[in-house]
Amino acid sequence: MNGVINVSEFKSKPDAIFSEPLQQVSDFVFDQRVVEVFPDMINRSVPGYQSILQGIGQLTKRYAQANSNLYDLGASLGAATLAMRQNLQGLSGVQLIAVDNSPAMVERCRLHLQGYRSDVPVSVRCEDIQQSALENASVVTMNFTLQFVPPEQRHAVLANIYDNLRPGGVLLLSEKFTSADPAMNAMLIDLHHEFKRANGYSELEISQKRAAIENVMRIDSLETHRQRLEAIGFSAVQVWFQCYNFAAMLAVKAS
Ligand SMILES: Nc1ncnc2c1ncn2[C@@H]1O[C@H](C[S@+](CC[C@H]([NH3+])C(=O)[O-])CC(=O)[O-])[C@@H](O)[C@H]1O
Ligand SMILES: O=C(O)C(=O)Cc1ccccc1
Repeated sequence: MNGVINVSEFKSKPDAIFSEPLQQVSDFVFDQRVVEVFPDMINRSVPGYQSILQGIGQLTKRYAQANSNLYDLGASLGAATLAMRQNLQGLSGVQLIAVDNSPAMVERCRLHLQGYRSDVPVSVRCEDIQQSALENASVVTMNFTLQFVPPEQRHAVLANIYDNLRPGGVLLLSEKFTSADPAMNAMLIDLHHEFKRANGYSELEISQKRAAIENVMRIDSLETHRQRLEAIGFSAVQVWFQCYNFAAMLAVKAS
């Protein structure tokens, strides 16, 4: 397999954003301060992040079609874009489009992408994925992005993806999720917090981060994801990775 870009290769300051007590914790935003620490933050916060990037690369290789577009929606610094791009060598007429609505992320994403050589053209668009015009797509990746879209808008975002996928195309969707069983849900959250503590986050950092994301990151259950994807028309929905309350799914459009 191709060497996968390890996002920890990206330059990053250590994440200390929530390390000091805050009078009031404001809603989490993807601003310049977050950009500077983002690779460290996501590696220490999302269990299996590197494995998921590797899987996105593998699945891109399987589902990418010649003469099609591939999208990375909510690309942040372009880690998944790079994982996809590395697996497109030799496929003719493909184009990658990375989308993010944070100007600070987009600026740093462009810098990162310039740092790696490839024949596959990539463009980075600063826009809201709720407004993105997609066309002729074979692979669409949303690696921990849909969870930041207001719940009532999620169906429309996914239907727009489905409508612009070619037959046989795929959506790669990774999300933090809730479990329907309250005791199991609490346990998965607890295991995730243990993971964060093991990665050096303090109780204060964990609780302040939790407060910061609670209004902006409203998470669905895996059942909700599956039902919505099937209602939209996807013919197969499969979880291919799970660690605690984090999962990666693929949803295929029938060929
Ligand atoms: N409506 C929106 N439109 C466009 N972008 C958005 C929107 N809402 C949020 N974002 C963007 O989605 C990204 C989510 S991070 C993705 C990680 C990346 N995929 C990775 O593989 O490293 C996940 C996380 O931080 O947990 C941020 O860059 C937001 O600016
Ligand atoms: O940090 C957390 O608890 C998360 O759920 C993941 C995350 C990672 C980066 C930004 C926002 C949320």
